[in-house]
Amino acid sequence: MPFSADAWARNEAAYETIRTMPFNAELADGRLSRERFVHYIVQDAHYLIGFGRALALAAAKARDPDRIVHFARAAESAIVVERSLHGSFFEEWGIDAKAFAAIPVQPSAHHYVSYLTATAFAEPYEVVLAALLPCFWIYAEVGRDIHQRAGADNPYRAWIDTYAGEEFHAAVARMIAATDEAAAQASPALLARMHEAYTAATRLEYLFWDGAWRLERWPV
Ligand SMILES: Cc1ncc(CO)c(N)n1
Repeated sequence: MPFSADAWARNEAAYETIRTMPFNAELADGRLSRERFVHYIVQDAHYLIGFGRALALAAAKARDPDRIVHFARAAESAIVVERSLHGSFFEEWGIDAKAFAAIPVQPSAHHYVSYLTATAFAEPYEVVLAALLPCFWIYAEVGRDIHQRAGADNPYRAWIDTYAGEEFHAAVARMIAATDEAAAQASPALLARMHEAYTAATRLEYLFWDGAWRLERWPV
C-alpha cells in the first residue's frame, strides 16, 4: 500500500473529527461568527509564512531537480496565492498590516508553525514531506466536503472555493505523489518516523481549528 493510503487510513478517525467539528459545521452553513473567522484567518496568515518556509526547506532537501522546482513553487503559492485570499478578507474588515502584526500568534498556531519549521530544519526530506502532507490533504477534503453543503450566499465563499478548487486539488495530488515517491525508498525505521510526523501534523490541524473556535489566547 502506498504511504499516503496507509497514513490516511490510520488517521481517518481524526479526519472525521476535524470534518465534523463545530468550526467546520458552522463554516459550511454560514453561521460561523465573524469574530471566529477573523481569529482563524489572522492566525492562518501567520501560519502560512511558516508553512511556506517549511516548503522552501523541502525544496532545498530534494534531490531531484523537478522536486526542487515543485516545492519552490509550492512555497511561492503558499505565501503569494493564499495571501491574496487572506488579504481580501483583511481588506473587507479593515485589518491593515500594522493591525495584523500586532495580533500575536496564538498557542495552537505557534505550536503548529514551530513543529513544521523544526521538522523542516532538523528532519530528513521524507519526514518533512510526511509532516507537510496533512496540511494539504485535510484542507482539500474539508474544502470539498464544505463546498457540497454550503449555500451560494455563504459569507466565507472565497475560502470554500479556494480549498475546494481544482488548483488546490492539483497541488494536493502532486504532494501525495512526492510523498509516496519518497516513502518508496524509505527504510522501515524512516517510514515509522514518516507516520509519526503525519499523525502529529493531523493533530495540529485539529488544534488549529479548535483554537479558532475557542478564540484561543495566551493565558499570560
Ligand atoms: C492551518 C492550515 N493548514 C493547512 C492549510 C492549507 O494550506 C492552511 N491554509 N492552514
